[in-house]
Amino acid sequence: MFDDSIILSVENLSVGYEKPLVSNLRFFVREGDCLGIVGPNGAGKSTLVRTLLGLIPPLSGSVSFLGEKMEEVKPEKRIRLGYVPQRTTVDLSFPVNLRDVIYVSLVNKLRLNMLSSSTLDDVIRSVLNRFGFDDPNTPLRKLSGGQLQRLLIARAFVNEPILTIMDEPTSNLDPAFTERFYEILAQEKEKGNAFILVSHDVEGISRIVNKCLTISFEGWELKDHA
Ligand SMILES: Nc1ncnc2c1ncn2[C@@H]1O[C@H](COP(=O)(O)OP(=O)(O)OP(=O)(O)O)[C@@H](O)[C@H]1O
Repeated sequence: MFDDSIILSVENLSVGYEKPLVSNLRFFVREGDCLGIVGPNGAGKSTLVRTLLGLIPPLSGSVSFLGEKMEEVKPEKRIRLGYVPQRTTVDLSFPVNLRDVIYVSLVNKLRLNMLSSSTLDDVIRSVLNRFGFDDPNTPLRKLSGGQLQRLLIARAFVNEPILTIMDEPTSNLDPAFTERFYEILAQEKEKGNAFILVSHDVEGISRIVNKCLTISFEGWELKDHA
Protein backbone atom coordinates (compact mmCIF):
# COMPACT_ATOMS: atom_id res chain seq x y z
CA MET A 1 0.00 0.00 0.00
CA PHE A 2 1.20 3.54 -0.81
CA ASP A 3 2.60 5.38 2.21
CA ASP A 4 1.18 8.90 1.84
CA SER A 5 3.90 10.51 3.95
CA ILE A 6 6.32 9.74 1.09
CA ILE A 7 6.87 12.77 -1.15
CA LEU A 8 9.72 11.52 -3.32
CA SER A 9 10.63 7.92 -3.97
CA VAL A 10 13.85 6.93 -5.73
CA GLU A 11 14.19 3.31 -6.86
CA ASN A 12 17.31 1.66 -8.29
CA LEU A 13 18.24 4.95 -9.91
CA SER A 14 21.39 5.31 -12.00
CA VAL A 15 22.32 8.77 -13.26
CA GLY A 16 24.98 10.11 -15.60
CA TYR A 17 25.59 10.94 -19.24
CA GLU A 18 27.20 8.01 -21.05
CA LYS A 19 28.55 6.12 -18.06
CA PRO A 20 26.80 6.19 -14.67
CA LEU A 21 28.07 8.68 -12.10
CA VAL A 22 25.83 7.25 -9.37
CA SER A 23 24.31 3.75 -9.53
CA ASN A 24 21.40 1.89 -7.95
CA LEU A 25 20.38 4.68 -5.64
CA ARG A 26 17.37 4.09 -3.38
CA PHE A 27 15.84 6.52 -0.92
CA PHE A 28 12.63 8.22 0.20
CA VAL A 29 11.91 11.80 1.15
CA ARG A 30 8.99 12.06 3.58
CA GLU A 31 6.98 14.98 4.95
CA GLY A 32 9.21 17.27 7.03
CA ASP A 33 12.45 15.58 5.87
CA CYS A 34 15.55 17.52 4.98
CA LEU A 35 17.99 15.42 2.96
CA GLY A 36 21.52 16.75 2.55
CA ILE A 37 23.55 15.68 -0.48
CA VAL A 38 27.31 16.12 -0.12
CA GLY A 39 30.42 14.96 -1.97
CA PRO A 40 33.44 16.14 -3.95
CA ASN A 41 33.38 18.31 -7.09
CA GLY A 42 32.36 16.30 -10.13
CA ALA A 43 30.91 13.35 -8.18
CA GLY A 44 27.46 13.86 -9.76
CA LYS A 45 25.39 15.82 -7.21
CA SER A 46 23.95 18.33 -9.70
CA THR A 47 23.41 15.55 -12.24
CA LEU A 48 21.46 13.62 -9.62
CA VAL A 49 19.36 16.68 -8.73
CA ARG A 50 18.58 17.39 -12.37
CA THR A 51 17.58 13.74 -12.83
CA LEU A 52 15.32 13.87 -9.75
CA LEU A 53 13.59 16.90 -11.29
CA GLY A 54 13.08 15.10 -14.62
CA LEU A 55 15.42 17.48 -16.49
CA ILE A 56 17.80 14.61 -17.42
CA PRO A 57 16.48 11.09 -18.13
CA PRO A 58 17.70 8.38 -15.72
CA LEU A 59 20.10 5.78 -17.14
CA SER A 60 17.93 3.26 -15.28
CA GLY A 61 15.49 3.12 -12.37
CA SER A 62 12.78 5.61 -11.49
CA VAL A 63 11.80 8.71 -9.53
CA SER A 64 8.23 9.18 -8.24
CA PHE A 65 6.73 12.38 -6.84
CA LEU A 66 3.58 12.11 -4.69
CA GLY A 67 2.99 8.58 -5.97
CA GLU A 68 3.38 9.26 -9.70
CA LYS A 69 6.35 8.68 -11.98
CA MET A 70 8.09 12.03 -12.42
CA GLU A 71 7.61 12.06 -16.20
CA GLU A 72 3.84 11.60 -15.73
CA VAL A 73 3.28 14.23 -13.03
CA LYS A 74 0.53 16.68 -14.03
CA PRO A 75 1.11 20.49 -13.88
CA GLU A 76 -1.17 20.92 -10.80
CA LYS A 77 1.07 18.53 -8.88
CA ARG A 78 4.33 19.64 -10.47
CA ILE A 79 3.78 23.15 -9.04
CA ARG A 80 4.37 21.59 -5.62
CA LEU A 81 7.98 20.81 -6.53
CA GLY A 82 10.37 23.77 -6.15
CA TYR A 83 13.90 24.09 -7.56
CA VAL A 84 16.75 26.48 -6.85
CA PRO A 85 19.47 25.91 -9.47
CA GLN A 86 23.18 26.10 -8.67
CA ARG A 87 24.05 28.72 -11.23
CA THR A 88 21.81 30.94 -13.19
CA THR A 89 22.05 32.15 -16.73
CA VAL A 90 19.83 35.17 -16.00
CA ASP A 91 20.99 38.09 -18.12
CA LEU A 92 21.07 40.88 -15.57
CA SER A 93 20.84 43.57 -18.24
CA PHE A 94 17.43 42.22 -19.27
CA PRO A 95 14.85 44.92 -18.36
CA VAL A 96 12.83 43.10 -15.69
CA ASN A 97 12.23 43.77 -12.01
CA LEU A 98 11.82 41.54 -8.94
CA ARG A 99 8.05 41.42 -9.34
CA ASP A 100 8.38 40.11 -12.92
CA VAL A 101 10.70 37.28 -11.85
CA ILE A 102 8.29 36.09 -9.14
CA TYR A 103 5.27 36.61 -11.42
CA VAL A 104 6.66 34.19 -14.04
CA SER A 105 6.65 31.43 -11.41
CA LEU A 106 2.98 32.10 -10.66
CA VAL A 107 1.74 31.96 -14.26
CA ASN A 108 0.86 28.24 -14.12
CA LYS A 109 -1.01 28.70 -10.84
CA LEU A 110 -3.02 31.56 -12.34
CA ARG A 111 -3.74 29.54 -15.48
CA LEU A 112 -4.93 26.58 -13.41
CA ASN A 113 -7.17 28.88 -11.30
CA MET A 114 -5.17 27.99 -8.20
CA LEU A 115 -4.54 31.69 -7.52
CA SER A 116 -6.77 34.71 -8.05
CA SER A 117 -5.34 37.74 -9.82
CA SER A 118 -6.74 39.98 -7.03
CA THR A 119 -4.30 38.44 -4.51
CA LEU A 120 -1.35 38.28 -6.91
CA ASP A 121 0.41 41.45 -5.77
CA ASP A 122 0.03 40.55 -2.07
CA VAL A 123 1.51 37.09 -2.72
CA ILE A 124 4.47 38.58 -4.60
CA ARG A 125 5.12 41.27 -1.99
CA SER A 126 4.87 38.80 0.87
CA VAL A 127 7.40 36.34 -0.57
CA LEU A 128 9.79 39.18 -1.47
CA ASN A 129 9.54 40.58 2.08
CA ARG A 130 10.21 37.16 3.56
CA PHE A 131 13.45 37.03 1.59
CA GLY A 132 14.54 40.53 2.52
CA PHE A 133 13.34 42.68 -0.41
CA ASP A 134 11.26 45.84 0.19
CA ASP A 135 10.59 47.09 -3.32
CA PRO A 136 9.14 44.74 -5.99
CA ASN A 137 9.99 47.35 -8.64
CA THR A 138 13.76 47.05 -8.08
CA PRO A 139 15.41 46.26 -11.44
CA LEU A 140 17.19 42.91 -11.63
CA ARG A 141 20.40 44.59 -12.84
CA LYS A 142 20.75 46.29 -9.42
CA LEU A 143 21.10 42.98 -7.56
CA SER A 144 24.38 41.61 -6.23
CA GLY A 145 25.19 37.90 -6.65
CA GLY A 146 23.91 37.13 -3.14
CA GLN A 147 20.71 39.14 -3.65
CA LEU A 148 20.09 37.28 -6.90
CA GLN A 149 20.51 33.99 -5.04
CA ARG A 150 17.92 35.19 -2.47
CA LEU A 151 15.55 36.06 -5.29
CA LEU A 152 15.93 32.58 -6.83
CA ILE A 153 15.08 31.06 -3.44
CA ALA A 154 12.05 33.38 -3.13
CA ARG A 155 10.96 32.38 -6.62
CA ALA A 156 11.03 28.69 -5.64
CA PHE A 157 9.08 29.35 -2.42
CA VAL A 158 6.27 31.42 -3.93
CA ASN A 159 4.28 28.34 -4.96
CA GLU A 160 4.54 26.92 -1.40
CA PRO A 161 6.22 23.70 -2.61
CA ILE A 162 5.85 20.52 -0.61
CA LEU A 163 9.41 19.64 -1.71
CA THR A 164 12.12 22.12 -2.67
CA ILE A 165 15.35 20.89 -4.23
CA MET A 166 18.21 23.37 -3.86
CA ASP A 167 21.66 23.13 -5.39
CA GLU A 168 24.16 24.98 -3.18
CA PRO A 169 21.62 27.59 -2.04
CA THR A 170 23.89 29.28 0.51
CA SER A 171 27.01 29.57 -1.67
CA ASN A 172 26.54 33.35 -2.22
CA LEU A 173 24.65 34.26 0.96
CA ASP A 174 26.14 36.38 3.73
CA PRO A 175 26.20 34.96 7.30
CA ALA A 176 23.13 36.96 8.44
CA PHE A 177 20.97 35.81 5.56
CA THR A 178 22.32 32.24 5.80
CA GLU A 179 21.02 32.26 9.39
CA ARG A 180 17.64 33.60 8.22
CA PHE A 181 17.57 30.99 5.44
CA TYR A 182 17.95 28.12 7.92
CA GLU A 183 15.25 29.66 10.14
CA ILE A 184 12.87 29.73 7.16
CA LEU A 185 13.65 26.08 6.36
CA ALA A 186 12.97 25.12 9.98
CA GLN A 187 9.56 26.91 9.83
CA GLU A 188 8.71 25.11 6.58
CA LYS A 189 9.75 21.73 7.98
CA GLU A 190 7.35 22.31 10.89
CA LYS A 191 4.56 22.60 8.31
CA GLY A 192 5.55 19.20 6.85
CA ASN A 193 7.35 20.59 3.81
CA ALA A 194 10.54 18.80 2.75
CA PHE A 195 13.90 19.80 1.30
CA ILE A 196 16.82 18.36 -0.58
CA LEU A 197 19.94 20.49 -0.12
CA VAL A 198 23.11 19.97 -2.13
CA SER A 199 25.95 21.66 -0.28
CA HIS A 200 29.67 21.79 0.35
CA ASP A 201 28.91 23.44 3.71
CA VAL A 202 28.64 20.17 5.61
CA GLU A 203 28.74 21.91 8.99
CA GLY A 204 26.11 24.51 7.99
CA ILE A 205 23.54 22.00 6.75
CA SER A 206 24.16 19.64 9.68
CA ARG A 207 21.85 21.83 11.82
CA ILE A 208 18.87 21.25 9.52
CA VAL A 209 19.27 17.87 7.78
CA ASN A 210 17.87 14.65 9.21
CA LYS A 211 19.35 12.42 6.48
CA CYS A 212 22.57 12.77 4.54
CA LEU A 213 23.49 11.20 1.21
CA THR A 214 27.19 11.18 0.45
CA ILE A 215 28.15 10.68 -3.18
CA SER A 216 31.75 9.87 -4.03
CA PHE A 217 33.62 8.36 -6.96
CA GLU A 218 33.50 5.02 -5.12
CA GLY A 219 29.72 4.93 -4.55
CA TRP A 220 27.04 6.39 -2.29
CA GLU A 221 26.05 6.13 1.35
CA LEU A 222 22.84 7.26 3.05
CA LYS A 223 22.87 7.95 6.79
CA ASP A 224 20.34 9.24 9.28
CA HIS A 225 21.52 12.42 10.92
CA ALA A 226 20.65 13.04 14.58
N1 LIG B 1 25.78 18.01 -19.79
C1 LIG B 1 26.81 17.21 -19.49
N2 LIG B 1 27.28 16.30 -20.38
C2 LIG B 1 28.30 15.48 -20.09
N3 LIG B 1 28.94 15.47 -18.91
C3 LIG B 1 28.53 16.36 -17.98
C4 LIG B 1 27.46 17.27 -18.21
N4 LIG B 1 27.25 18.01 -17.09
C5 LIG B 1 28.17 17.60 -16.20
N5 LIG B 1 28.94 16.61 -16.73
C6 LIG B 1 30.02 15.89 -16.04
O1 LIG B 1 29.44 15.06 -15.05
C7 LIG B 1 30.29 15.02 -13.89
C8 LIG B 1 29.47 15.38 -12.67
O2 LIG B 1 29.08 16.75 -12.74
P1 LIG B 1 28.11 17.39 -11.67
O3 LIG B 1 27.93 18.82 -12.04
O4 LIG B 1 26.92 16.52 -11.51
O5 LIG B 1 29.02 17.27 -10.34
P2 LIG B 1 28.81 17.89 -8.89
O6 LIG B 1 29.00 16.79 -7.91
O7 LIG B 1 27.53 18.64 -8.82
O8 LIG B 1 30.05 18.89 -8.80
P3 LIG B 1 30.28 20.30 -8.04
O9 LIG B 1 30.49 19.98 -6.59
O10 LIG B 1 31.52 20.81 -8.68
O11 LIG B 1 29.09 21.17 -8.30
C9 LIG B 1 31.46 15.98 -14.17
O12 LIG B 1 32.57 15.19 -14.59
C10 LIG B 1 30.95 16.84 -15.28
O13 LIG B 1 32.00 17.26 -16.12
